[in-house]
Amino acid sequence: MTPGRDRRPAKPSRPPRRRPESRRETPRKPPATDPARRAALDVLRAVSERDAYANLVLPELLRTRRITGRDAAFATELAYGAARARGLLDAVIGACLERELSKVDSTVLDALRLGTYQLLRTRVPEHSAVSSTVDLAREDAGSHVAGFVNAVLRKVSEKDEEAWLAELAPDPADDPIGNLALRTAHPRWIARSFAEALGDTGAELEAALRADDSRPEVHLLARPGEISADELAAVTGGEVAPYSPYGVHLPAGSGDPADSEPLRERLATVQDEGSQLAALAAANAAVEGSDERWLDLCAGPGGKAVLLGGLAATSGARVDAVEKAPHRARLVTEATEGLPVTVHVVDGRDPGLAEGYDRVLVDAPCTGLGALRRRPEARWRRQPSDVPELTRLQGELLAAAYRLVRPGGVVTYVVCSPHLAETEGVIAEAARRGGADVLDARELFPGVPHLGPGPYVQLWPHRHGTDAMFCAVTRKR
Ligand SMILES: C[S@@+](CC[C@H](N)C(=O)[O-])C[C@H]1O[C@@H](n2cnc3c(N)ncnc32)[C@H](O)[C@@H]1O
Repeated sequence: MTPGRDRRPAKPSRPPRRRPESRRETPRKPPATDPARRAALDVLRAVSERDAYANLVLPELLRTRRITGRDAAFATELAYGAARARGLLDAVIGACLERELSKVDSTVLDALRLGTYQLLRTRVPEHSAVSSTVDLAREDAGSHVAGFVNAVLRKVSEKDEEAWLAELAPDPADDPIGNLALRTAHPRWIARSFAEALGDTGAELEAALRADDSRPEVHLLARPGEISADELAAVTGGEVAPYSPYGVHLPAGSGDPADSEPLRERLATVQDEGSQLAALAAANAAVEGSDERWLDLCAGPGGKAVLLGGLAATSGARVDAVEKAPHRARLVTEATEGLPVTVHVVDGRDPGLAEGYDRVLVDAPCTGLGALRRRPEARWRRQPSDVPELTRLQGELLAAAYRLVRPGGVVTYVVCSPHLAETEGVIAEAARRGGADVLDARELFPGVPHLGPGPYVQLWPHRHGTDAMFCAVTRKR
């Protein structure tokens, strides 16, 4: 028996199908009323219908509809919150249906998610959450869905989030990962991958999963040779970062950093402190002999290339920046203008560059599980089946790096993911094949606490306030 069914009256039995004539072919004109909920639902629709990124769609939509202030904050809370919590919302909605969730029209389902999110995770009064959602669903899918949406949300509202979790989550004694996965609204495979990387299925795993729902602070990079972190902090009202000598943390609610003068004047860029630390490790690892030819093998959009280029400029080195995607390569060119960086739009697995590099950074394409804070819907879009393809590509890029580096030179491998298959699994094998020794990367993260037993470094949002970057440093024999 599905948990909880016994205590509720009959379920809404017939998830309605959308009538073809109700489909809108022209862009929807936003109604005058309740712009925040309308915007939030439109973001959820864009994510479901065209694989859009919520954090790109919402700001554009707020701007074009001139939604500001409290309405903008409410729309953001609803759109990002419902996108993040989708798995939990679907479990609760599913428990209120007699049919499979997959049989519910996707427009109606997104409206139900929005309504359920308000009921479980906001202080919106029940009647307002239900009636506003019914109105939106009617507007998008036709008036025939109103009764169904109303009935499902009434059932959802019979319990609060804790009560639903008590009913739906697996017993933590039998399945601690499954329990935490549902509680923190993460797919189980992601929760498991965090547990494996942390070696914990209890309090620390919970802290790591919960950190994915926190809004990340904005970190700035003071471009080397342009401005110091102290000066940048003074100008922006931020704080000097705890670990990166080039980092500044902006206070919450500082507005769009792109509007600030240091960014407009190209003295600084936005860059997570973890990315800064990884790039600094790549630049500072000790090489034997000359130190003039540097290679950034996966450079787009150019965040680390800016830091490497700035450091290379002060030490007389030059950087070759490789990027396969032309539009991302253009971003690298723009970002590194004036620095000793040459951009090559080629495949890093066979870039056609002369061998003999002193340093190579492989900041490889990855699942991005280390940056889930930044992309609300990402955890539900990524699939475990993405991992083998990515690990193959990561291995091939590393094989190229070991062909291109000279004996005594260093290869630094970075991914924004804690998934062991993409981190230790890839680098251990690639370094062995490439004839390289693994160095203790922790020495290249001075002052950073909680780095574990080494030799690799895994940063975490809940420990370090950074993205969950992984960094391995190796030297070719
Ligand atoms: C994690 S991102 C790099 C981020 C970058 N280092 C930065 O700090 O801004 C990985 C990049 O590798 C690029 N890429 C993917 N496959 C590649 C390949 N075969 N050769 C070169 N670049 C590739 C992607 O387009 C993407 O821009």
